[in-house]
Amino acid sequence: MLPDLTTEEDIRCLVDSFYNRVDQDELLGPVFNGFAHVNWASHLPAMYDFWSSVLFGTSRYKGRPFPKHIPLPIGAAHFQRWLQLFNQTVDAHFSGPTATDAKARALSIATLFEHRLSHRSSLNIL
Ligand code: HEM
Repeated sequence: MLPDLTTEEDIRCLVDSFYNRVDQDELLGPVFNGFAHVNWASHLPAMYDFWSSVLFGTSRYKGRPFPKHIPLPIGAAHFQRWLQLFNQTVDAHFSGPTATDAKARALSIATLFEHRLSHRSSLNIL
């Protein structure tokens, strides 16, 4: 029986384990490391704040995540992989209402991002 996500330490565990998978993934790794040259030392703490705000309502995250994704070379396959890795990470460590909530929130945000990004090319002619 796995524990639910309840503490900030749990959030750090989730985020660290997830981006460890992303970093090594052959589809997503090159986007983060090659295209975006992500500074993991600052990206990971931003993601602790983001997930703490989403799941625990701490309001620590003050940014606007969507614009950072506009220049990225990503589409449906990337979002599918992102969600697969996220769900696998949650299920490997946690189980319970907040773990279920984390997967539901990830799905709805990913769906929204993917939908908004799909309009990038049609806006180019305007
Ligand atoms: C294929 C899917 C995705 C890719 C490749 C991707 C990639 C990235 C990259 C490269 C950054 C910029 C890091 C930086 O330079 O600071 C970023 C930031 C971020 N992403 Fe994603 N992302 C994806 C999906 C998502 C989803 C589904 C969520 C939310 C559930 C999300 C939440 C964020 C947040 C909160 C930031 C931080 C923005 C900030 O620094 O304020 N991303 N992402």
